Amino acid sequence: MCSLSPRTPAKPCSPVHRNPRTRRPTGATGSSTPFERLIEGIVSEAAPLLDTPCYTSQRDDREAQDLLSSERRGRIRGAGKPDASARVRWLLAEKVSRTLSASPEYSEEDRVTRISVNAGPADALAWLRGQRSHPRFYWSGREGGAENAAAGTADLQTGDGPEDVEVLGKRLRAAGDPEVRYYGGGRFDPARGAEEGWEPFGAYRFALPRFELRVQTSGTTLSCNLVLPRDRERQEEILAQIEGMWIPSEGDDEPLPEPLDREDTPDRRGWENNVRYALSAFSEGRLGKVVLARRAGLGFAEDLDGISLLRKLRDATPGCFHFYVEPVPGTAFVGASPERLYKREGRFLTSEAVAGTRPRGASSDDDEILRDELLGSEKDRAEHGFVRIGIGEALGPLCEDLEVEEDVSEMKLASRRHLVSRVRARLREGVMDAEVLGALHPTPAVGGYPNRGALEDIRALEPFDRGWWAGPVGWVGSDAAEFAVGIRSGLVRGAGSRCSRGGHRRGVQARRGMGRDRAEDRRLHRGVRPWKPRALTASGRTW
Ligand SMILES: C=C(O[C@H]1C=CC=C(C(=O)O)[C@@H]1O)C(=O)O
Repeated sequence: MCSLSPRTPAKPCSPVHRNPRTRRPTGATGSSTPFERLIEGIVSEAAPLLDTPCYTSQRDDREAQDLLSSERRGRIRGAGKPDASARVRWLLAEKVSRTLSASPEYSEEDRVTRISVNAGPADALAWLRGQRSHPRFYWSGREGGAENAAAGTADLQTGDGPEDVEVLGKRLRAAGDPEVRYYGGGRFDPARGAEEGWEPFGAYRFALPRFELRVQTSGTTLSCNLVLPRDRERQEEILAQIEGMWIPSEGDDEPLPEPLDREDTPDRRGWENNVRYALSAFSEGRLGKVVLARRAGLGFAEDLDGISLLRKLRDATPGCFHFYVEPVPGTAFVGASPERLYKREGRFLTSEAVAGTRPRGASSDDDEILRDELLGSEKDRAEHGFVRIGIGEALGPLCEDLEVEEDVSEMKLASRRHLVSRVRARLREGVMDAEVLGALHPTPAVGGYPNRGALEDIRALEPFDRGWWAGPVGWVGSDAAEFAVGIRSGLVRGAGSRCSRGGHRRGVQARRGMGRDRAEDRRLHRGVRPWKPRALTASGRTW
């Protein structure tokens, strides 16, 4: 495969394989100028030597499109008539083929190169649905910034803990392109064995996607990440993927199946036993806070499509991080989290303590009452206080100056509200994302305080694997990174005919030495406490 441009002397491309069905070039229609005759000559001369179509410069994408071998055209949706994104594909293919052809055959170190083209109007989730290579990943920030849809693997970094993210730092710095990102995350508890369903996610897993669609108000770009010279040998495969790529300008809002039934783990009795155990840990002074979780399962009559679920979740939860991680077909971790674990821009870090919850009110008066109730709640402020302390202790050693807001404010979401305190810091020279992840996660917002004791109790009390629920999920670049806490989320295993859903978490906290919230205990014991599904775990019935 090679790329030709009017300025490049024609050189026969080395045939990759004899392809009898390559269409012969259609002569340039009525080319009259010497320049066009030159181009026509190049295209017609080179094409018969080629087993696969040649990519020409953008001046000639019409001829290039005609060179598209028939069997490939069939793979482009709307076969037989190049869709509106044909030019985008050809421009990307032309750049990629030129880069691959120009890459040296050998190099001491593999180097990441990102190639991007403007993609015109595109629907990120519909594009993602059309991708056949995995993992498939989606990420959008909380402030309604760019939507990032990513598919395929240019490079994969897995590991048993956040320290394995370290390798990415070196690779990203060598790439020298701030737009290059590895997407991924990790388990809530890497030390706990993964239960079926969570195995494909691994403990920590970050992928440099082969293809990325980044949709933002300033425009949409379609990118292809290459690892050179390693990807030279994948030229045919990569270009075929580009040629078969569909870039839809709008998405469909498919209805979701209604859940048929629900199964909770632990059941109510098991939950209340766990709460009693936690309350005794508070009384003994062993713990200040522990966030206990419960998994609920939903049965559906048909597969639950994770991308359709994400689209609805995203539209219903403004002000949240939205993510989708599908390492293998049919198994996806989907969520809408309000909580930032951290964002890094250069050495500047922002994080936040989020804890304490109340619903939104049905009327503006009710809403005001609930807001005041939350802001005035001693219990919620104490619970929130442990998160502030935990984050401060975790970041202190890594930062030159660390500022944790003294006061709390309201984080108002579509269906609930939380107490939040913002954290700002400047990382010490040389502190990498791996250290920040290792220090911050899990915060007491999803684990407890002290951290180690809370984790031990969670391992002992919870009869299920949290997997990536409440783990870090996000992306790492050379100059920046951002991770959400993977709550308000679920594991969708659409492969089976039934899915289960779940994920209750009830932060149970009594202020050590400050007495317990008697009403809270009574409500718990009377079992009247509303079960607020805060996360969604959907998986095959096999659980
Ligand atoms: C762990 C969860 O919420 C966290 C985030 C906001 C408020 C929280 C709370 O009220 O305890 C938790 O810290 C969850 O909803 O599953």
